[in-house]
Amino acid sequence: MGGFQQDEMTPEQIEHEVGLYGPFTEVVRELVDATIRTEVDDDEIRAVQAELEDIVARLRRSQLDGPYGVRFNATGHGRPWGNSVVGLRNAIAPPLAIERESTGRVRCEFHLGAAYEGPPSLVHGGVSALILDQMLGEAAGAGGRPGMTATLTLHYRRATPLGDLRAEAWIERTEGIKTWAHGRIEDAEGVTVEAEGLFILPRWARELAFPTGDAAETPPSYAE
Ligand SMILES: CCCCCCCC(=O)SCCNC(=O)CCNC(=O)[C@H](O)C(C)(C)COP(=O)(O)OP(=O)(O)OC[C@H]1O[C@@H](n2cnc3c(N)ncnc32)[C@H](O)[C@@H]1OP(=O)(O)O
Repeated sequence: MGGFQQDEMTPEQIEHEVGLYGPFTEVVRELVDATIRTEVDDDEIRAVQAELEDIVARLRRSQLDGPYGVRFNATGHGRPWGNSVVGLRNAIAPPLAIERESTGRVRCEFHLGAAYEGPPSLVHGGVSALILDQMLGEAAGAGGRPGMTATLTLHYRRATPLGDLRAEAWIERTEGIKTWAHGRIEDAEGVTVEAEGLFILPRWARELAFPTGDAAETPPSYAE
């Protein structure tokens, strides 16, 4: 459970799980959206609830003790499948399919539906922060300087509509264990939210990455 965990998954096994859990989780995302928007009658709601309780009980018969964590195999291929923004197995995640460049520039196109609403028909500000936290963190990781979010500042320029959106992030500068990243969310009309954040390689990871204490080296990335 939890944490970073190496396993022996082969590329074929990973492909199998992607094919199995990807569509499975997508149906649960559909369920969340359908739950918010359904207008079926009371009896139908009660009947569906009973079926869902049975389904939850079936899934609970065999479970992890805790969260999924981040798993990786011998090739270093990371599987953050429980992640709340990109997680393949997390129905709460939109999920974002992020394109990464080794320069640290990352981008993605995504869709936010009814489950992410704050003000009517608009994206919740905390959801925008969630997405930009991940995007800036991905930029730091893609550039070879992964870290935990130490600060995150959001500038909400104008309201973000639910629907089709894009996001990008990049590294502004690095200094030893610290990476400053910037990013933004855009709709068809342009920028809605901008963010800047500081990402710091935590002490426990520094001790693994720099046994000699020399933070001028490039630490290994745990990003996918
Ligand atoms: C690819 C995956 C993408 C993932 C994206 C998602 C990112 C996340 O959501 S991470 C979760 C949210 N963030 C957290 O929970 C972080 C919680 N905080 C921590 O873990 C630690 O406080 C952490 C890692 C930020 C710093 O801890 P630690 O490394 O022990 O700090 P410490 O050794 O005291 O300080 C190191 C340096 O950082 C500075 N620093 C530490 N914390 C901060 C801070 N919050 N703000 C500014 N500077 C800070 C210190 O001043 C020090 O600077 P200097 O070396 O110049 O004197």
